Amino acid sequence: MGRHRKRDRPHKLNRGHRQGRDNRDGGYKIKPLENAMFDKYYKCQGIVPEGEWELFHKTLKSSLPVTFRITGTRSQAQELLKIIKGQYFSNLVGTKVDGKLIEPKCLHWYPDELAWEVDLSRKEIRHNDALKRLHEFLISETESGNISRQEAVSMLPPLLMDIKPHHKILDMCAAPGSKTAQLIEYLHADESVHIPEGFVVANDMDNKRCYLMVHQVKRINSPCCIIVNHDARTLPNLLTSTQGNTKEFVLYDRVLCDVPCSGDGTMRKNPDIWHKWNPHHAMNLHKIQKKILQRGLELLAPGGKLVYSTCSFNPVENEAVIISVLNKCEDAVELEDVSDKLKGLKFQKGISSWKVMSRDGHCYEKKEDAPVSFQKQWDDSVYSPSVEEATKRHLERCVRVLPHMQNTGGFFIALLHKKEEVPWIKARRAQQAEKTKAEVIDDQVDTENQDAESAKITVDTTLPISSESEISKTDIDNKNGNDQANGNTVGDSEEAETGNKSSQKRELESEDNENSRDSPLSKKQKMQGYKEDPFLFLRKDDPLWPSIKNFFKISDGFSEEQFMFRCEGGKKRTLYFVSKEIRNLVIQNRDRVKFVNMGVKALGRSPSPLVPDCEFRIAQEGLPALIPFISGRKVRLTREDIVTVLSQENPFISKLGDQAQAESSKLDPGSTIFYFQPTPSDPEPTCDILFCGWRGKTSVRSFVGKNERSHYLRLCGVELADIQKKVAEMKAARQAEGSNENSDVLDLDQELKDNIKSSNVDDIVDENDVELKDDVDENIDEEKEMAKI
Ligand SMILES: C[S@@+](CC[C@H](N)C(=O)[O-])C[C@H]1O[C@@H](n2cnc3c(N)ncnc32)[C@H](O)[C@@H]1O
Repeated sequence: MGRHRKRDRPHKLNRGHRQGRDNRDGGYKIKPLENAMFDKYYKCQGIVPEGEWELFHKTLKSSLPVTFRITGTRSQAQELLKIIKGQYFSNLVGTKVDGKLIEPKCLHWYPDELAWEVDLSRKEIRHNDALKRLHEFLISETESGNISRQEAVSMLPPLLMDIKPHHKILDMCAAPGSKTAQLIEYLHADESVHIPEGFVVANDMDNKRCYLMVHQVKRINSPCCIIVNHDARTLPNLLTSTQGNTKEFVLYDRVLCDVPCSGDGTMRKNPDIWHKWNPHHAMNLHKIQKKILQRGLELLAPGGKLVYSTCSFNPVENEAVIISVLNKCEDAVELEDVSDKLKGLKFQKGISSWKVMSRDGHCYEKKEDAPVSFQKQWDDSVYSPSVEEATKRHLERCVRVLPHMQNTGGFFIALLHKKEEVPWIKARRAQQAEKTKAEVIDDQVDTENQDAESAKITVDTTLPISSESEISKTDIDNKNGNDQANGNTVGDSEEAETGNKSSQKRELESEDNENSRDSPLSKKQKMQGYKEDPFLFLRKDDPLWPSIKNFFKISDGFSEEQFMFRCEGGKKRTLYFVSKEIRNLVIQNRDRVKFVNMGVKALGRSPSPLVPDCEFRIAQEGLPALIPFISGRKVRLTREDIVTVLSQENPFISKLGDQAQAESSKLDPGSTIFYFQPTPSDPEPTCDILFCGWRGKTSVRSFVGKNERSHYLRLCGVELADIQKKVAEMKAARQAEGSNENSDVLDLDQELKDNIKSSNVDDIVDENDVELKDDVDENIDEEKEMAKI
């Protein structure tokens, strides 16, 4: 049978359609957005205020507006905001599509005017040039990591967490990672702290979704984040070693439990939920949600804060979970009032009384009212608490955002403060202390003649151990032994377990004679599902390092041991950079934790005959982290130089300003760092710009991706799309005239400079110059390159 032609295919719904799909009969049928059970359930809960049901219901059936946050460093974010307002939003003032006013709105509850909403649909984008331009801008800036397109309500949890650069943060159910990205951004928000000592551990149980998160997190280029793959209910305690080489379990300052839920608050973007929703889902989710929250509280440090959130309206998934776990915590944990942290946000306070509903639509207020079969099936904690309990635990401090309040999705948030250790951990700790006391007495007898060194390693028995993921003292002692063997391998393999090494690893050893001892892993320690090549850390005496260190003049204070690499064909092709704390975590936990990803690409091997001394070039992703340690290979550019370098492929060094020419001429060919800092005589943009590139014999070039290049040019007041359009026009005109291309390039270049001086955006360069190769093999015969120009 031939393939369906496009017009024969069933009608495909796009996001803008407000109807569900049903293909049970072979073709798609449009199903109305209705669910009588949903209506019945929520009408009787008292969640939607009197007289607002119709509006609530109507809003749930409409599509969501586009919302986004401006990210990046504070100064760059402010500069981008200026551009968005000045060049994109101002063009939209008074724009109407199909009679609807398209007006960007600032989300007032988000700080510094950095979050916005635009009511855009595909149709509207297609029919309006200003909207199309805005849409393209949003895509480009999202790709380069300077804008995060994120649902408005999804921005709330990290906002409540008051993140500081030293915080250890755990995101328990993190994929696809929009909140993780926000948490990492906040960790790096203080520009005066170069590499935060805090970190983010982002976990998700779904391995495939972990990889979605890798993409999200990569855009932020943080060396302070690891992605792990576990069931949050039994998330392992992570070990860390202190300066005295004592092993401790990590307790987090901040925990985010954005738990799996029925998602009925997301019906606006997931219309299928209209047809799938039934009250029974919440009953099963309730059990999982309680366990995740409980584990989150175990892993939270006393004094720390935890946000519990769902995109569901359902009290069974929200207040019922909170009060049940709070009751279990006795007075160790309390709900915090967040109203002063969300000024400008409209929301409903948490409720203290609700009904539960069976699949057939019967409602029950108390356990005793429900049939015995349900009593057995449902946790007792799904029912409303007593008035006294609800008052004592301040359930009204929970926050529920309804879609019609400010044109968003639905959401629930609770901020919990852990005042002291939770009672069941206290009890376990007391038990363990007793046990350890007895063991110590036994050990003293057994180990009198042992090396005093081993006595240095202690176990802090004051720390919580989950019943499900309990680690014994013996495990930790074995771990200490493994570390001393110092395989420094992340991940695992059958070979590592049996002591046989893969051929790749053997090659690796023969190449640099290092990382030769993989950690011996027991069957128990083997991490199922870990398919990646292991990451390895560079060693202190790695023969690669002196050439890199000397070439870039990297300070002695920098530790090469913070670089990771993978066994790519037995060669170290790419070095990834991680913070000291992440390295520590990876090394201490490599046998017990499924690590999915960590580190930013910092150096790539790319040998060139022009650069005999160093085979590596610096990568854009890792540059912000490494720059304070580097004193060589830097060229300071003016704004005008930036435009020249980013809009032309290989401009001659002679095209740069005097200072850049002088600094470039002092350098031999090779990987180079270009930077801009505003000065009184060159004040715009008002933020620093930093990118990597290449200094050739007589020319320079940038090595940044297309979207990032657009971003930096934009900060300099130049739109790449405008340049490209102009170039296309010029080229067409030149072809029509049959003129000499080479001589034109020089004239065009002068024109470009003149245009920049007069702040005219209509800059012109040759199209060949505009095309950048992102990942050029630097075996460039430069003379050939120059001949092209
Ligand atoms: C609401 S989504 C999280 C959204 C995410 N926080 C964000 O902002 O992009 C819930 C996530 O929990 C994950 N999940 C479900 N059960 C889990 C469990 N037991 N442990 C850890 N993650 C789980 C799902 O794979 C899903 O990615």
